[in-house]
Amino acid sequence: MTPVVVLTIAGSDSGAGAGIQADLKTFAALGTYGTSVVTAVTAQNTRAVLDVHAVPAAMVDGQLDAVLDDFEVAATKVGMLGTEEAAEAVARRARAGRLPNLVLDPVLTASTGRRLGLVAAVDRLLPYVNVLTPNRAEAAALLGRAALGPDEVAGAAAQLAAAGPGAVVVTGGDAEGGEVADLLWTNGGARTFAGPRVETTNQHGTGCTFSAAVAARLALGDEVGEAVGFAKGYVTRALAGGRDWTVGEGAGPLDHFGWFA
Ligand SMILES: Nc1ncnc2c1ncn2[C@@H]1O[C@H](COP(=O)(O)OP(=O)(O)O)[C@@H](O)[C@H]1O
Ligand SMILES: Cc1ncc(COP(=O)(O)O)c(N)n1
Repeated sequence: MTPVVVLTIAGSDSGAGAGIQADLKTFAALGTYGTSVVTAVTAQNTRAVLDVHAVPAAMVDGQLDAVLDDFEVAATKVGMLGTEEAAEAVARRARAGRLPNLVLDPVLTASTGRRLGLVAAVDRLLPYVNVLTPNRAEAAALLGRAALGPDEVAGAAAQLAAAGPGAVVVTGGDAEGGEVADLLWTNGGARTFAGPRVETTNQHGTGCTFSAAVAARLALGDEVGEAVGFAKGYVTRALAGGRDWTVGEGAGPLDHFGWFA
């Protein structure tokens, strides 16, 4: 059977824990065919982002043409957008209806600290997004706020949804406690997807993996709530599988293929 085609538009992580590499692993693990448009190249490992090179907008444009002219893309995940011009190249295709099931993970800062993306670039795409997947810090930044308290998350999600996305998932990886809960806001209201916290330092690329899994499941025909529930379970399993790995000396990658879970 021919697999459905999914697209990631994101940055390359040379350490392969996050970005394009995490997305392609997730797409493959979930039985979809992944294509990719690279918006930036990062020199990165499990310890740090050492350097960032934004791919020129004309080349982002060229990659989008190459993929969209040849493949029937069923869903797209957008991660790191290094420049506003790259965001505009993506927005142009979205406006033309070429990017159905658009999932946007607003990557702003790497968990190891370096700034990777811009609020202004994310803002350009918001009107075309079907599912927005910020963590709490990203949701706050998109709203121009310093931070969000636990009881401000639903209101923030609703406010972000008003800027365009039909659905907003505020992920809770940075919250305290034995459970990690993600809040999904749609016009049907709020739903919480909670799971056990996996105690590990190997959590590089959880947000990328989550949003890529949502896109893959939408491509396979899931409704948004089903896709989010699946993605949540997939990330928990992938974290559990890689819990004790020593791949690199810092925050290591997830077990995307379930080899060790
Ligand atoms: N330690 C953990 N245990 C279980 N699930 C986690 C853990 N950390 C993050 N997750 C899950 O990973 C996904 C991505 O969340 P998060 O880490 O907040 O994203 P980001 O990488 O953008 O900060 C969410 O589904 C969240 O619930
Ligand atoms: C190219 C790229 N894209 C996204 C992330 C965010 O991932 P994380 O939050 O795990 O640092 C990253 N570090 N690098």
